Order: sequence, then structure tokens, then C-alpha cells
Amino acid sequence: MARIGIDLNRFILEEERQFPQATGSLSLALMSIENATKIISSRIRKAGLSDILGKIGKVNVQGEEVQKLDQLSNNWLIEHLSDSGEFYALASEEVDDAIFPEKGKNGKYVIALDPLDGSSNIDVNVNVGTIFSIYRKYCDGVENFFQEGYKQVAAGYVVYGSSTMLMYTTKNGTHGFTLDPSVGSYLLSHPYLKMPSRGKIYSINEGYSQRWDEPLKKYIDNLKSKNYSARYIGSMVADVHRTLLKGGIFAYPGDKKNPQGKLRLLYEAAPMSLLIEQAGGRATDGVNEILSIKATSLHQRTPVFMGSKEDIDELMDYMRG
Ligand SMILES: O=P(O)(O)OC[C@H]1O[C@](O)(COP(=O)(O)O)[C@@H](O)[C@@H]1O
Ligand SMILES: [Mg+2]
Ligand SMILES: [Mg+2]
Repeated sequence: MARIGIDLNRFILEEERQFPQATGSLSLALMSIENATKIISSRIRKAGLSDILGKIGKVNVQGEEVQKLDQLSNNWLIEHLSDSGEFYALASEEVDDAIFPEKGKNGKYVIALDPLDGSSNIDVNVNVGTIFSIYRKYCDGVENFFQEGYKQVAAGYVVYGSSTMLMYTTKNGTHGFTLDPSVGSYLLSHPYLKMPSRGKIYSINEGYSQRWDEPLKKYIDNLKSKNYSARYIGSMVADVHRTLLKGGIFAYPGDKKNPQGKLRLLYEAAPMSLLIEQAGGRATDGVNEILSIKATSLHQRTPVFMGSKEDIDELMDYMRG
């Protein structure tokens, strides 16, 4: 077991030594992500003092108003990842099409990004995050992004909260690192995270409950009858982070108005599902395991139910009717 407090880069290098076939020199790729997220973290912590809150007056490919920090985070990540030379292609929530960096021609990986997750919470100082998903390049063009989620070589997120934490997996467990601003490094704080097999918290936006399908309504009522607590932050990264650590279920379902829900498969559902499964949990779209789904477009959405295995198993019993 790696020593608590070990630096993220040391951890990745030791992991590559132990599982060379699994990672294959991901270290440089991850360092570029790490550096970009340190910039985002430092800017977010004093956002109220600089002119980076609010909207830029543009609507992105999702049809959502873009916040200044969405755009800035996107720019910092694209700049660092393109410059690393490790990525043949990048996909971002904030960019319509894939990006093929000049320096990435020999890159071994492609990466899908949610540069800033939880945009509605930026201006009110509530936790937001960055999510990333990495696949090995196997062909030319955008097709590299259309692989099943279980083929990810690495996935992770950074949650900018009371502390800045980076959660990460290369399918050798889910590990948590806490940024120590005094040394400017992410240090191992949660090695080999294992979720409780069942929780006592459910996390879903009940404001849309009138639009839910009947089985879901019955399932949530069942949780209430068992005195589960309701917790909904409205940033997927923060809600999933709490679910990883405390167990229970996070859900963003499809409904009568939006059958595919709101969250995107490539850079939200798939990376989070890998982290959850590597911590012993389960992730489904209500019918199939999320990691078995093969994307066909960069920004496609999917219903999301993820969390403790026994909670999701019980949900699936309700969904099957
Ligand atoms: O406000 P709603 O409809 O509950 O949606 C909240 C969800 O929307 C999101 O903010 C969408 O992500 P972005 O902020 O990256 O667009 C998720 O983080 C969150 O889980
Ligand atoms: Mg998001
Ligand atoms: Mg986002």
C-alpha cells in the first residue's frame, strides 16, 4: 500500500513500474492535467476579487450559457494538454468538435474534458470541479472517442472545495490526492478508496420529480420510508465525491421532457462510472451498465444512476418492475 502523503507524480511512476501494460507512460499526460487544475484552483479561490465571475454572453453546443470560468478553465486545460504532446485529440464540453493539437501528432492518448463542472454554483462559492477521461489512441480521427467506457485507461476529477482534491484511477483502484498549497503538490490522502456497499443518502433533483417515470418515483419513496437523507449540491463532481466517500446513490435520470437526461456520457458519466466501479460501486443508465455504452457523438447525454452496489441493485429491481 502506497504511503499516505506520497506525491501524485511519484505515485503514478510507481504504478507504471507495477502495472506497465495498464498505464504506459501516462505520467506526463497526467502532469499536464495536474498543472492546469492547480491554476484553476488558485483562480477559483479568489474569483470574487477578479473579473472572472458571471457569464460571457455566449451559449455553448449544449445550449447552456457559458460562464467566464467555464471558458477560462477550458482554455487553461486545452493549452496545457495540447502543449504536453501526449494527446492526439481533445474533446471538451465547451468546444463543438474535437481538437487535434499540432504537438500531439504522435500522442498515444485522447482525452475528454468537462473543464468546469457545476457551473450554476460558481458565483455562489459552492464546490465545482473538473472531470477527465483518457482513452488510448487506436486510429485516426474522432472515432478514438467512441470506445466503451470500460476501455478508458484513466479517469479522474478534481473537486475545488474546502480543499482541492484529485480522485483518479487507471483501473488499479480509486485513489484520492489532496492539494497541499504550501508545497504546490497533490499528496495521497485516500489510497484504494472503497465505498460502503449500501448508503443512507440519495442525491437527485427532486424539483423535477413530477417528470420522473413511475418506477423511479416508487424507488425514491422507498428510500424515504427507510429514512435516507436527501443531499443535492447541484455539482455532479461534489455529489459524486460525497457518494464515493459516504455511499448511497446519485442520480440524474431521463424523464418525459428529457429522455436522455442532462449529463454527458463522454466527460461526465463514463469517467465517474469508472471511479465508482473501481471503488466497489455500480453505475447504470437504468437499463445498461454505463461502462458498456459506446458513444456515437461527443456530447451525447445519458441518464445516470451511480453509487453503492446494493443501492443500485435495488434500484434496478424497481426499474425492471
Ligand atoms: O441544475 P440541475 O438540472 O439539477 O443540473 C445539475 C447538474 O448540471 C451540471 O452542473 C452540468 O454540468 P456542467 O456544469 O459542467 O454543465 C452538473 O454538474 C450537475 O450535476
Ligand atoms: Mg458537468
Ligand atoms: Mg462543465
